[in-house]
Amino acid sequence: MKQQVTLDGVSAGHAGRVVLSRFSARIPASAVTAVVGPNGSGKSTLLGVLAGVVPVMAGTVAHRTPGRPALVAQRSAVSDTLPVTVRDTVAMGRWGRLGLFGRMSSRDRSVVRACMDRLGIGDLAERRLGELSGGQRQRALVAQGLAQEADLLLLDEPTAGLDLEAQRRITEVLEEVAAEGVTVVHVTHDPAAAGRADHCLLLHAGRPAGAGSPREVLTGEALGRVRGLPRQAWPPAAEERTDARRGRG
Ligand SMILES: Nc1ncnc2c1ncn2[C@@H]1O[C@H](COP(=O)(O)OP(=O)(O)OP(=O)(O)O)[C@@H](O)[C@H]1O
Repeated sequence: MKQQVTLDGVSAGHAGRVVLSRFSARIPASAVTAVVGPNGSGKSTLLGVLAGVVPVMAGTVAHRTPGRPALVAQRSAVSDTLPVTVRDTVAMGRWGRLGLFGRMSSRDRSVVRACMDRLGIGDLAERRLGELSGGQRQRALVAQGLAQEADLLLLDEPTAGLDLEAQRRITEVLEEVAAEGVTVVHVTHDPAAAGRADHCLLLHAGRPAGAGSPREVLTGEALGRVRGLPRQAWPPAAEERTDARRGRG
């Protein structure tokens, strides 16, 4: 399997404090990778390193393709009080391609429309972001990430706090775009979402504690070593979903 990103001996953190220490990992191309681990284990920091927004203090991060990754952060960089609509928010995903004085082309507009439709928020296009529910806003942010048409799509807990229908839609969209060739990496605390991924990366205290298929990684033994993850809840859910997915394919 091709690797989209290869991290070798990476140390990285915030304000001079090391969070990831001598961290090596592979992110498979055109696949969904779930990053799991307890609070504070460095999952968001890893996404920041992959996105290029958290500086690397040592080691190397090699990307297979050039171009800026798309990062869907936990909270919007767009203030809820700004009078921007859902369409504006998703259109911001095109800004990196337009340049400073670029105007939206008809293709840009159709990408924005398609991304809203994909997340089921086409009918909310003219609504202000601040008027939406948390789940609707989250869909808009995922749509903004998709609108960037990046080779690497990074999402920090994209389904946290959403109802089951919204979780299902986002999870399916991530699987679809991976099938279309995009490399997807998402941080999750949801056993079902982790179990559906193609690849799983388990973090513990800024180090990789497991990497491979969810079935290989989310074992009772591995989770027992990683405090903060409930040993009972994870492995059966992961195995069931993995089986279900294999059955589908
Ligand atoms: N912007 C920041 N400035 C300083 N320290 C930070 C910053 N972001 C994260 N940290 C610290 O880095 C460590 C790892 O945080 P990180 O957010 O990467 O963990 P996480 O695994 O994503 O946690 P969670 O599951 O709670 O989201 C924590 O100790 C945190 O306090």
